[in-house]
Amino acid sequence: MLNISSLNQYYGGSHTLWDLELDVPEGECVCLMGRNGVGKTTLLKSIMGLVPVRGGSIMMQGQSIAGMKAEIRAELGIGFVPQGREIFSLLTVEENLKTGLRAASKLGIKKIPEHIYDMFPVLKQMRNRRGGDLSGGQQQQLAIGRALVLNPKLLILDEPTEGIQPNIVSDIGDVIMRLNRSKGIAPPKIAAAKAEVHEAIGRINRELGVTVLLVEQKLPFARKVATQFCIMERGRHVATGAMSELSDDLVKQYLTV
Ligand SMILES: Nc1ncnc2c1ncn2[C@@H]1O[C@H](COP(=O)(O)OP(=O)(O)OP(=O)(O)O)[C@@H](O)[C@H]1O
Repeated sequence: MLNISSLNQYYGGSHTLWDLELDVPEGECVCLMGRNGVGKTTLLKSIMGLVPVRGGSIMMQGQSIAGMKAEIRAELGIGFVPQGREIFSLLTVEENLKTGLRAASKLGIKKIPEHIYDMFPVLKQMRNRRGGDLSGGQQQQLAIGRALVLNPKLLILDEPTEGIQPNIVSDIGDVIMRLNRSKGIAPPKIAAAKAEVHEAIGRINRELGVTVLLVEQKLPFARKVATQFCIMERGRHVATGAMSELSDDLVKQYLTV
C-alpha cells in the first residue's frame, strides 16, 4: 500500500533520513522501531507532508504523493495520529470527532461513522464531555477515533500510548489522587489504559481492515499488535521482517537502551 524508496530528509543542513526504504503492505500492521532520535517521527512526518523531503519516492497505492499537500494525502486515505494527540480540550468528544468531518465531506462522509463508537464505546458514553476532561487513554482513543472519521486505508500512529498518565485534569484531580494514595487507594491503572489503546489498534487493523504503520517503543506491545517490523538506526533502515522473526540479537543491537 505504501512504498518508500531512497528517501532523504534534511532539517536545514542536518541530514536526518538517509536513503530510507519502507514497505507497508496492504492489511499489515507495521511497527517502526529504533532508539530515541533515529528519525522515526521524521519519517512519519515526511509521509504526511509535514516536513520537506529531498529525493526518493513515496508511493501510496501506486501514486506518487511526495509533492502533495498534507490535506491531499489525508484525502487519499492516509490518517495520522501525531505524538501528543492534539485534541481540542474545550470541545466535546462529539465536536472533536466532527472536526474530522470537514475534510471528510469531500469524500461524501457527512456524519460520524457509527463504527467509531463501536470501536471505542467510551467515546459514545462520553460524547458530551469536554475533551480536556477525559483521561489520557480516553483522549488517545478520541484522537484515533477522529483520524478514523476520514475512513483511512492507512492509519499512521506515532507512539500512541506515550504520555498516557493518570488523569490529572485539574488541581482537584491531583488532590484526589494524593488523598487516595495516602489512603492506600491505587491510582488508575495506566497499563490497562495502554493495553486498551493497543487492543483497539489491533481491531482497527484486523476487523476494519485498515493498514497500520505505527511507532511503538515498548517491545511487548509491538510484538502483540504488529505483524511486521522495520528497525531504524541513525536515519537509516537496518532491519525489516515479520514480527515473529524479530530476534533477541536485533533487539540487543538496535533497541535496548
Ligand atoms: N524540527 C527539527 N529541526 C531540527 N532537527 C530536528 C527537528 N526535529 C527532529 N530533529 C532531529 O532529527 C533527529 C530525528 O528526530 P526524530 O524525532 O525523528 O527521532 P525519533 O526516532 O522519532 O525520536 P523519539 O523516539 O525520541 O521520538 C534527531 O536528531 C532530532 O534532534
